[in-house]
Amino acid sequence: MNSSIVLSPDCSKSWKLLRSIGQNCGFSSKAMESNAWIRKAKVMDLVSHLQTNEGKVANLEDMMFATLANIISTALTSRNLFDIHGQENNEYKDMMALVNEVIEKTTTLGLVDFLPILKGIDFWSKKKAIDMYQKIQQTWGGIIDERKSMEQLMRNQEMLTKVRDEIAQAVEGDELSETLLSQCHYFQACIKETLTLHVPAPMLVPHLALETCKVNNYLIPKDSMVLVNAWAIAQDPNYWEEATSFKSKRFFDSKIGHRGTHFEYLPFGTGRRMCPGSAVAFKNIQMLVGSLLHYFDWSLPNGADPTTIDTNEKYFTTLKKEKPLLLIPKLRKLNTV
Ligand code: HEM
Repeated sequence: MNSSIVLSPDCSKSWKLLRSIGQNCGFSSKAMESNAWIRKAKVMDLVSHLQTNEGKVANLEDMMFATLANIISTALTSRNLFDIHGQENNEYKDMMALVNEVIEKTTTLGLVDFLPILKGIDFWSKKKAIDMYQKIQQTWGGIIDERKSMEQLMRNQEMLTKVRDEIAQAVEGDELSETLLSQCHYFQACIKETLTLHVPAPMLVPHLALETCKVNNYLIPKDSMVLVNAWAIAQDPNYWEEATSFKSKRFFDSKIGHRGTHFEYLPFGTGRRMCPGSAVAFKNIQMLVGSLLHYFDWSLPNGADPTTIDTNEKYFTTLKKEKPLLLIPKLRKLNTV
């Protein structure tokens, strides 16, 4: 446990060390800048795969997951975790199944977490998965939001057109880049609104009370597990007007960002244990969704109406769509890849 950032229960020396290594190697502005080519290359791998498979049904859930995993594994080890062009191979399918299983087993809360007295009879094979988990845990948060952003935009064609026009205006015949996308304020507001309405980790990551303390007159005993319901906060009408409607406007001219300083907006948590990868994650979402919208037109299998997309979600630590988002790509005529 002590060799994993997320699973480290307290802010121990090894946690501090891992966080500062992460900060220097992946999360600082300098590191993010020097990894920009990786984000672009991996997204373009996906674009070229979709181009080759134009007109065929694409499972965006898997493809976005694989692309994000490749961005991170290339930054860490100079190697891809998935062969994006080999999705029919057993190796690809096995890796996808393994990764999903490990995430589920290591992050879902079990009976033992609520009744520590049962610790001795924990049948829950957490430990087996932990080594693998350490390698891949950093990818899980990101997959949810890219897909949700795509879904949200597919369901609202007016918004989709606005986003595309904004991107086209910023790009103006140039190559799509992170710098140009960061000037697209409407697009960014849509991403933030997606993160609000579909908080990817609705209860954040379980925290541990290191000391007995009082919060709003509630006594929190030392060693209690503390769960923060970020999902409920994001839907609270005391903080958000028309809280459950998709209103990207609320983020125009708003100072609310992903640094954890606005407690009504906590997709990346807050405080010492907040997500150190929030800025990287935001860039990943921007590049991935921006490219998919810029280079392709999308339709649903059998010509179905986009407003009929099944939006149900299921929860196991992260919020996932109940059914995968299946879309058919068609290369847009005005653009070259
Ligand atoms: C949309 C994408 C992402 C979301 C929504 C997200 C969200 C979160 C949340 C809610 C936490 C727990 C914060 C808390 O409990 O207060 C967390 C922790 C963490 N995240 Fe992310 N994350 C994302 C992407 C990433 C990426 C891309 C990386 C790394 C490249 C990353 C690395 C981490 C790490 C290492 C921690 C543990 C920090 C600690 O315990 O000290 N995350 N993330």
